[in-house]
Amino acid sequence: MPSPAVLTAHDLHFAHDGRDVLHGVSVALRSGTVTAVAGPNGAGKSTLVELLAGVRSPRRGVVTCRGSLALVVQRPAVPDTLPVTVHDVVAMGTWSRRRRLRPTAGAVAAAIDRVGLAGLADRPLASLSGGQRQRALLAQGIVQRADVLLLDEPAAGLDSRSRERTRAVLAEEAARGAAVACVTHDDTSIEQADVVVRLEDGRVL
Ligand SMILES: Nc1ncnc2c1ncn2[C@@H]1O[C@H](COP(=O)(O)OP(=O)(O)OP(=O)(O)O)[C@@H](O)[C@H]1O
Repeated sequence: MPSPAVLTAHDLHFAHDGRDVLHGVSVALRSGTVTAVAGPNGAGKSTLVELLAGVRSPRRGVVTCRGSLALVVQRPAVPDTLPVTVHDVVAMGTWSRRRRLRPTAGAVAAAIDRVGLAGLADRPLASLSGGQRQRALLAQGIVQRADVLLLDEPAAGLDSRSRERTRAVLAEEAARGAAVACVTHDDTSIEQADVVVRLEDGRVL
């Protein structure tokens, strides 16, 4: 028996600047599974994840989420001039549909350790490499232990060891019961996913 869907999206339509980019997309994300959202550039993957997260609203269709949700974006929403450390960013948590408790210092340290950034916790985010920042954002997403974890290309620009670590972290998140969905161009992530949603021209294949 498949686990029940924690997040369902039904018949989503969305237009950027009056141009339709999603045409009737439906998906269901289940607890304990990793879903890879794959497809060519411009297929609508990031837009779909933003609709699932509630960052954007569909022109038509509905998203239902029966739990807490964390979204891991590709770029930090904080400007480089803001003097925030890796620890601050992770402690801040990420976009969330629901109010949540501030993570404990121990949980923040554990999340930073899991993404392989132990030792860099007190470094300003702006001083990190692109790949290290990506991993800081992953730590920001996992620290919340949300029921649904959405990620937009968390392995973009990472070296092979870091990509492998990211895949392992997402598998661990699913193993603790999260419904994980991840936009990816990484063949191994697609092969290892429990479910693959393939988008092309705004439609699920
Ligand atoms: N802010 C925006 N304003 C206008 N059009 C946009 C905007 N963001 C995306 N689009 C358009 O919407 C379509 C889907 O874009 P989206 O970023 O969702 O694709 P994607 O599958 O995530 O692509 P990639 O693999 O390159 O990240 C594309 O045609 C893109 O040009």
